[in-house]
Amino acid sequence: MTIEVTAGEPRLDALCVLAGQVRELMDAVALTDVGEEELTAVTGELSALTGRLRAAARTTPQPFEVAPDGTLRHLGNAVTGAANPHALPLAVERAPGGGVRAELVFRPLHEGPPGAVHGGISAMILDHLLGQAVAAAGLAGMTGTLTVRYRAPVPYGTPLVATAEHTRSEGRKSWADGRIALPDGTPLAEATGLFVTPAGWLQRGPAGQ
Ligand SMILES: CCCCCCCCCCCCCCCC(=O)SCCNC(=O)CCNC(=O)[C@H](O)C(C)(C)COP(=O)(O)OP(=O)(O)OC[C@H]1O[C@@H](n2cnc3c(N)ncnc32)[C@H](O)[C@@H]1OP(=O)(O)O
Repeated sequence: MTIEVTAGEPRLDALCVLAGQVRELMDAVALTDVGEEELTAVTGELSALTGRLRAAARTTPQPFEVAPDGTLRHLGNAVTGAANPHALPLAVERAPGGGVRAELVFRPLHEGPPGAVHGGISAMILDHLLGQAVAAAGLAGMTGTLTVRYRAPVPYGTPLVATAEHTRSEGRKSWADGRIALPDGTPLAEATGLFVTPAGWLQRGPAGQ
């Protein structure tokens, strides 16, 4: 597996590859049927590996920062961060007609009700996408409210499309709508959210820059 982050940052590349491997490990744990002895042996090996990583540790994840190429990135983000094993990671891009979009495939690891994705996981994805739609309109903010309508169970193991767009703003408050849908556009979960730009961000930006 290769995940290229930014040319010239080999340690960050290696960290993202490690995070990808841990994602595979998490999937394997969620689905494994090996016997008790093997489970215990693997647990011992993982405990040793965890100790090696903790030999030099920080107290916060990879930061929201300006990358060497001038773009903003957040490799530690729980939804999009390539260096965060918890993240899908979601690759969000500008949608041709405005707003933002991301293609995604949930995994069995994300199961809530039997055979479908946990509603909180869908809400997390929508929260992020709506927030990024607001940010794409130049109005980055923190989620104030998020309302999700679950129209149909969200499947895992199948390609889906998530989209969102900024709808309006009043002062520091901005609203966005979004949805997770089948590739043909059939909506499975729809959301609307209010994002409030903290006063401090107007002076310093969300990365404190
Ligand atoms: C520069 C560009 C770079 C691009 C950059 C890229 C960024 C990349 C995108 C990442 C996208 C991430 C998307 C995930 C985003 C999270 O997951 S954020 C985590 C979840 N949310 C939180 O933790 C928020 C916690 N709450 C807070 O920090 C604060 O309460 C808030 C929301 C910032 C508001 O605090 P505040 O600024 O002190 O608000 P305040 O002055 O009291 O109120 C301002 C207005 O907002 C209203 N309001 C405040 N809170 C609420 C609320 N919860 N509900 C309704 N109304 C509210 C007030 O009523 C008031 O309205 P008006 O009276 O003006 O009409």
